Amino acid sequence: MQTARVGWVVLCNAKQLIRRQILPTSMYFVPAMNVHESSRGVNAGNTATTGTEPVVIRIPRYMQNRIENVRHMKRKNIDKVSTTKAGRLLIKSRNPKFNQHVGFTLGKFEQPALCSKGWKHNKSCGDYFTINSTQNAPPFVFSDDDNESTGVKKKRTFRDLRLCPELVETLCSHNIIHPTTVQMQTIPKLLRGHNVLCAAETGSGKTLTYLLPVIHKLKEQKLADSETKTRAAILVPSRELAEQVASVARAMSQPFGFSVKVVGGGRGVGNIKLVFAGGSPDILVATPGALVKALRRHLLDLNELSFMVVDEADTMFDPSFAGLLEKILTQTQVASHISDTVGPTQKAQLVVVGATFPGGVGEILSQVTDLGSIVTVRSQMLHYLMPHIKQTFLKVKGADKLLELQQALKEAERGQKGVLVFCNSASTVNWLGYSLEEMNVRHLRLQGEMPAAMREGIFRSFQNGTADVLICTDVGSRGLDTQRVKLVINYDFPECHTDYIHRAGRVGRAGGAGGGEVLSFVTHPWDVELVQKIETAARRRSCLPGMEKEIRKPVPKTDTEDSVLNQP
Ligand SMILES: Nc1ncnc2c1ncn2[C@@H]1O[C@H](COP(=O)(O)OP(=O)(O)OP(=O)(O)O)[C@@H](O)[C@H]1O
Repeated sequence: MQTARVGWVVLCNAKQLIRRQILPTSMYFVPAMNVHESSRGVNAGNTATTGTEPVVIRIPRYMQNRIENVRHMKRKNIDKVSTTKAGRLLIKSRNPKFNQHVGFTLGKFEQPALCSKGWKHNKSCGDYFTINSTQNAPPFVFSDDDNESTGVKKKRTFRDLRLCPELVETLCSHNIIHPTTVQMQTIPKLLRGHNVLCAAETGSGKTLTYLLPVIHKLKEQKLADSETKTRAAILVPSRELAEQVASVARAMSQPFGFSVKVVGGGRGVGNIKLVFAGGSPDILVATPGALVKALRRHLLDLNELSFMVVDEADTMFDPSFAGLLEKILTQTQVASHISDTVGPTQKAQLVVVGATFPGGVGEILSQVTDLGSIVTVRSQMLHYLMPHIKQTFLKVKGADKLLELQQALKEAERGQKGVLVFCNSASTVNWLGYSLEEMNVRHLRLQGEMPAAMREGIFRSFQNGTADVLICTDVGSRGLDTQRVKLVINYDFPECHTDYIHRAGRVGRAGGAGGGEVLSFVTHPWDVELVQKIETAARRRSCLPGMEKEIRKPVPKTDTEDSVLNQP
């Protein structure tokens, strides 16, 4: 410790002397020695100033090299070199001067030097950088360290959450023993009867977070009242996700024999009627369009619900779905207090779940319940880049993307990984599909413009391993559980942060075998702007900018005629 401090003093002195041009370089470059020798050198130097002998300051070799590096790089400011420390790299770039060490912390007001700074220029094509994974396990898995920090001795289990024993056993049979952090925080609140807005990282187990309390409470209600009616409605944005949530609900509610049904759009009203023909299911998983059709035909009464769940909130509150969602929620009797969720005049508990939140959530929710009644659960790493996922950004010409993709797929094939390739439009998915066909790459395609009958079962086939490559639009980025995917390729760079977070979240999910990789092709100037924001967030270790973490209260209507008229 002592010697290190002395070494630092020596370096500072040397820097000052160099700056003031008092010390010629030949005098401070002394042959190799260790730090102890250097401290002796300082003393020698101090005593020497009294005589006529030249001042000699001895400096260890690693410090000499560092100063020499600085001179070579022709940096104006010697203090900027701190990122060149040895050790593991957080950011590795083609040009080593942009590498950033894991232990390096950027000052609050310091601007990071970005590798992607010049990427709007054509000459930057071929440049790349990687944000390395810095941990093996996802941050949302409840670790022993977390237990220590909260003073709890042993790792928690689902039994500790006071879920009924049948549910705990079913979870155990699926090898799900310990709750994730979001499950730990949210399940008790839902069991108590709160309306909850839950915002947590992609892949952190949000589906079980709401399904377990729903099933637990339905079991209790069915014991008290055996009438057959739909008690829980779960809204999701796509048919694939509806099927996925329904299959988890069926598996979890198997000991209680609950019926779980799906209504999805695109199959005609006849199909929706058929779902309700055999009686109301206990749990209904629906897409908003199909549910509105069912409501118009009085196939379902939302007033009877005990639970209304809105999953993938950022898509559901997006303008494309918001109108439908508003219609559904205004027909639901949502509880405004815990006491409303029990008794003969029971109202529905509202659960809103998502990995990202759009601004409009508050506006819609304020129409159906008191915003103050909603408890918000927000995970610590929300909107951060996931530290267990390796993320590479490659600046590439549009014309070269196909070749780069082919190369990446070849490498993935060797590792027998599932690969998701994201495009921004249905036409690119089709075009890319034909191109890969010509290259004899076995793949599946999924995009929103496909007829429902054609779309049916594609994701299931991918999950079953029919092909290792799935080319898709953002239909595939929301909520789909892709345990077998180890590589996500952004063939087209996503148009916003939210899409980037959801796409990257298809790898490194809870219950999976560790991390995964994301490879993004960066082509357009607008892609570069988003990459620069991502790179800055990675270098600062901060969350991505401009994403909602709270429900924004609706802006009160001010200066209305009423308020003017009501003035004394
Ligand atoms: N406590 C747990 N322990 C182990 N695995 C779990 C646990 N909870 C959930 N999982 C598994 O984690 C995976 C991801 O869960 P889920 O799809 O619910 O994540 P999510 O948070 O809804 O993701 P997204 O944001 O993409 O919708 C699933 O395969 C699920 O079975």
